[in-house]
Parts: sequence; C-alpha cells; structure tokens
Amino acid sequence: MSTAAISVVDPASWGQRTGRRRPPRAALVEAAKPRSLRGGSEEEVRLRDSFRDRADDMQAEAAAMARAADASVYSAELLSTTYGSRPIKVAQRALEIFAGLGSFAFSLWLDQLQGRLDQNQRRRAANLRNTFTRLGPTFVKIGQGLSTRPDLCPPLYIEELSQLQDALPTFPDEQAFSCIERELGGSLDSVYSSISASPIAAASLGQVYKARLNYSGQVVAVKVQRPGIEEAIGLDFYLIRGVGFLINKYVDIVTSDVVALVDEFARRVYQELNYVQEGQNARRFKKLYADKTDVLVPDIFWDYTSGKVLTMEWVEGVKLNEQEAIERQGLKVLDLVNTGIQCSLRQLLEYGYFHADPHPGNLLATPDGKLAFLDFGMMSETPEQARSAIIGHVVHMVNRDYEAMARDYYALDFLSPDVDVTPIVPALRNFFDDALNSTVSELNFKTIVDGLGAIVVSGETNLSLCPVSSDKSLTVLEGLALYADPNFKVLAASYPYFAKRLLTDPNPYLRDALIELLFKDGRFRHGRKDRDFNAKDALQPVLKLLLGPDGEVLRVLVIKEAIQVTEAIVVGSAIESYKLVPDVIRTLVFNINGATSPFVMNSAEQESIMELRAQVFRIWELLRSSDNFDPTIFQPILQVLQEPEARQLGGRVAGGITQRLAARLLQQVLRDPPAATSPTL
Ligand SMILES: Nc1ncnc2c1ncn2[C@@H]1O[C@H](COP(=O)(O)OP(=O)(O)OP(=O)(O)O)[C@@H](O)[C@H]1O
Repeated sequence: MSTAAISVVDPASWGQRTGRRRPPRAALVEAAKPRSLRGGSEEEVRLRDSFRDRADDMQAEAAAMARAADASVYSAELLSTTYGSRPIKVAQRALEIFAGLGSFAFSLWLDQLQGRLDQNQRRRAANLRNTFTRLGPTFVKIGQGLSTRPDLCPPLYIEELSQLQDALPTFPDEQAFSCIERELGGSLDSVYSSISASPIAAASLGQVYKARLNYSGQVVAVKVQRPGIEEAIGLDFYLIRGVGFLINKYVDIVTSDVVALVDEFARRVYQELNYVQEGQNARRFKKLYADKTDVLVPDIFWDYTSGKVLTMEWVEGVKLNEQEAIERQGLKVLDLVNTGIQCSLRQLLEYGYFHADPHPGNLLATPDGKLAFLDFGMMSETPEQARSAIIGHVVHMVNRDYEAMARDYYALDFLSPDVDVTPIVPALRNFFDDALNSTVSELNFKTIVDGLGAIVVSGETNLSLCPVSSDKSLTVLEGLALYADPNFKVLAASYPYFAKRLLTDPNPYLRDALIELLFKDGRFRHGRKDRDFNAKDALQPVLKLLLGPDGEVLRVLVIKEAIQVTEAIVVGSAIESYKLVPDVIRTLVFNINGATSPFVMNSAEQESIMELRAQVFRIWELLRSSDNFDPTIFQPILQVLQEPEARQLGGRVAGGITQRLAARLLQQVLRDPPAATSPTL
C-alpha cells in the first residue's frame, strides 16, 4: 500500500475554515492536558474528563448526524415519481440488466438441454458472480445477500458469491477526495496530514483509504462512498420492484410477497449508505461486546464523519483467512476463531444485536492477538423470543426431538403459523439421523445450516425474509477454522456457551430447555453421547438451580430419578444375588420354585430395573476407566450438599426410597402364596 503525504497544516487553520472555536477532537481520544491544570484528586479528574469527553463525543456525533441529515432513505413512492417520468433512462438500464442476466439464464438453459447442469455448476456460479459485478453495486449487494441464503442457493453458488466481498472495481481517487472535502466542509489537507494515493480496499458501496489525522496524528481508515451510488441503486430497485410486482401478480408458484421482500432489502441497502448510521452501529456494538479484552472495534472520529465519509481508527491486522500470515505473527487461527464464536454467540443470543456481514474480509487478527470486527453497515437484531428459540432449537437438535425442532420454526419466525410443519418432521429425521450417527458435537455447522436450508426449501413453506442467515457468522468462523484444522467442531466449541446459558439464565423458557436437555419423558437421559459438556463446570450450577427457589420442577424429576436409580441398584442387586442361590436353598428359604426373582414383579418390570442398574454401573465403569477421569468433579457436589436445602432434598429422596422399598417389602409379605401351595384341590 502506498501512502502519499499530501501536506501538513496547522490544526488551528481547520477551525478557521470550519468556523469552529476549538480544534476538532477525535471521539474517544483523550486529549493530553497537563495534569497540573486540572485540579482535584486523580479520581475526580478522571471522572470529570470522562464526563467532558462523553459530552464532546455526543456533540460531535450530533454534528455528524446533522451533516448526514439529507441522507436518502428508501421510498418506493419517491422512486416511482423520479423514474416514472424518465422512460429512456429506465429502458436503457433495463436492457443492460436483461442482457446480463439473460445471457446467464440462457447458458443455464443450454446446460439443462445438454444434461450438463451439475457438471457446469461451478462455471455458471462464477458467471453469475461476474455478471453481478458488472451490473454494479445493487447486484453486488444482491449477490452478497444470496451468499447468506443456503435455503435459496446451492453450496457452489454460495462459495462463488461470497467472493463478492473483496476486490471490486475502484472509482477515481480525485472523485473520492473531492467527496471528502465537500462532505466535511474543509480541504483534504486540513483534515488529514497524509492519505494513501489509492484505496487500500474497494467494496460494494465505497472504497477505503489509509490516512493520518492532522489534528492528533492518529492513523485512520477513511471510507468514501461511490459517487452517484444513490441514483444507481434507486433506478435498479425501481426496476426490480417492478419485476416483483409482475411476479406477485402472474407467478402463482411464488407464494411470498416479492414486492415486500424487495422493499425490505432495499431499505437495508439504503441504511448502509448512511455512514453516520454505520458509525452509530459500531459504537453500539463496541459498547455491548468490547468488554472482552480480546475483541477490538474501531473508534469513530465523529468530527470527520458524514453520510458519505466515515473516519475510524485504523486497525492494523491480517484478515482471518490469511492463515500463514497470522501464524507468522505467532498467533493461532483457532484461538481467534474461538473468540469469534464466543462473541457471535453473545451477539446472536444475549443482546440479539449482531453483525450481519461477518465475512473474512471484515474480521482481522491484530498483532496482539485480538479479533477486530469491521464494517457495521449491516446489523441485525434477534428478538428476545427468537433468541430463546434458537437455544431451544439446539437443545431439541441435541435431543433429536424432531417434532419440537419443526415447531421451533414458528418461534424463529421462519414459518408463518398457518404453515403445517408435519411434512418437515420426516425430512429432519432423515437428515439428522444420518448426520448425527455419532455425536452432535462431531457435526459440522455448515452441514446443519445447508441441510436445514434444503429441508425448509423442500417443504411447502412460506419463508420470511431472513431465515438461517443469522447463523452466518458461525458458518463463516467454522469455514475459517476448518481451514486451519479439518477436525474443528464449531458446535463443540459452542457447547460451553449453551451450557452456561442454560444453567444460569433465569428465563423460564431456558429453564424448561435445560430440563428437556437432561430429562426425556420424566427420565434422566443416562445414555447421552455428548461428551462436550464439561461436567466439572456444569455440576455446581446445576445443583444450585436444583436447590434454588425455581428448581421445584427439576427437584421432582430428580427425586423420582434418584429413587428409581437407588431402587434399581438395591432390588437389581438382590435379584442378581438371588440368581446365584442354588435352586434347593431358594425353595427352602424363599419357598418359591423356579422364579427368577425373590420379588413380586412381572418380567417387563424386572427387565427395566435390571437395565437401569446395568446402565448406572456402565456409566460408573466408564467414568472410572476413562483416562482423564478426575474425581474432583464431585467436589462441587460435596460443597453444595452441605447446604440445608440439599439436606432437605436428600431427606425427600431418602423418604421416597424408604417408601418405595417398604412398598416392595409389603408387596412381598402380602403376595399370593406360590402356585405349588395354592388351594387348587
Ligand atoms: N478501520 C479499518 N482499519 C483497517 N482496514 C479497514 C478498516 N475499515 C475497513 N478496512 C478495509 O476496507 C475493507 C472494506 O471495508 P468495509 O467492509 O467497511 O466496506 P463496505 O463498503 O462496507 O464493504 P461491503 O461490500 O462488505 O459492505 C475491509 O475489508 C478492510 O480491508
């Protein structure tokens, strides 16, 4: 990257040109004032400074908002007034689009005729990517959008369209520089003491320069919007909306409201055109997630930001897909991916405010091992209900509860409530029974998302706009991780997060999900294969929940289970010992001839007791014999068992066991006399 110094000017001259009384200050950058001038204790000074900085930031942000006051917002009516009266321009562009997409469709048609659809898929996907690039920003955005929709696009197309993130055509630097001057109301050299002669990156809506702030000397990234982009996008959306209207009216097989989908998409793209909005998104994102010291979000310099120019802290780093460069710095891709996974899960499931465009170009590894997020143009929100539903969905998947999984699509808003989910259930069962033949944690996330996409498409469903795309960040991170380690399992890496949420979140829905995870039809799932829940970390919170005020439902299940397990061990062991007793002694002592058990019970009951006992012993043996069995996992149990609530619970379990065994004994005493001695004569 070449950085051309342009000029260095006195900071005061900026104030003269812009009519400011003080030099502009960068948001979140503490001004270096001599401490002696401030007065008060260290803490008072710190508080006062931070309060003043915040007030300054807010003022600077408000000024940036004022500069962006005329940023366009999407209005279908306005577009139709503007372009309704310009038929020639509309016809020219329609022809261009028709020629581009038409030749792609024609090639597909030929492939189909020649039976070479599959064989040529990669080539066609690349054709489509090139066509979108040629057709300009709207189509690049559409391509980027499609690349997040495994329910609409085959995997090869997704791979190709994902490349629409980087290396797009640039526009002339003179246009970019004059845009900066116009937008910020000052000459380029009054704002930046140096700026790169050419962009360091070109993206769909703008290009990015590296510069140095005149005022503070800080290195910044300056994103400048493509000239005339609003008009280009407006005309394209006007045309696409028209096509949507025709589809709604004449194409019966498409049940979704295409015009509404176009409007929603256009609204989002227009939002991305307002860089002040993007700066505000970055600020909100930083506030929510950058408490983690291993995550970095660039600060925004509001004094140098407007609707079309965004000046932010420069992030020195390597893109996450450049594994060798990352490792040369002594960093591990998998550590960064793990940070990304934990942060994505928090975004998606905790605050529900997430980065909706997390492609590898927007994720950087900094030299000190932080994961930096860039590009906050497109953010999404998960409503509270959907957040819990996603966690519930994972629980249902782990439990292979396909009916519940299908029902989750209502809560997730993927399906409208009038769509029948029954046809999806067998498809889910087929897919997951195949995919989950080992453990869930061994499953790869992309397979799940692609599989769900295919299932949802194959069902007769009426999809809302944004299904499964919320999972994109995890798919992206998984892709990066698999590149570094083909055995990496994103679901396994996500387990601790899910376990912690389920165990600690007071949300009743999640409480139910935890109970569901641990129990099926009122029975503990002894046979689970999920090795990835860390028993040591999980035990204490489970016990706390169990003994806490909200744990009654769980307590009832646990008591029932504990009684059954104890009974199985006691009664089962008695049956086993009984079998070892010679027939003669059995007849003499128990007065029963030929019976397999000293107890009165039918064979099914006996079988289930023996099975449960065997299961308990198997688990115990497995634990004991495993190489990394650590008896300290029981330590938290001992701690918690000292608490009075635990003793109370213990009392209830002991009471239950006594009752149960007493009942057996009573049954035993009062049982019918053996057949041999019955008065049949
Ligand atoms: N703060 C920064 N520090 C360093 N490089 C940056 C910074 N911001 C952006 N870049 C570089 O510029 C590229 C494009 O930036 P960005 O993704 O924000 O643009 P965009 O127009 O929103 O892109 P998209 O087409 O993905 O919407 C990034 O991939 C990165 O390489």
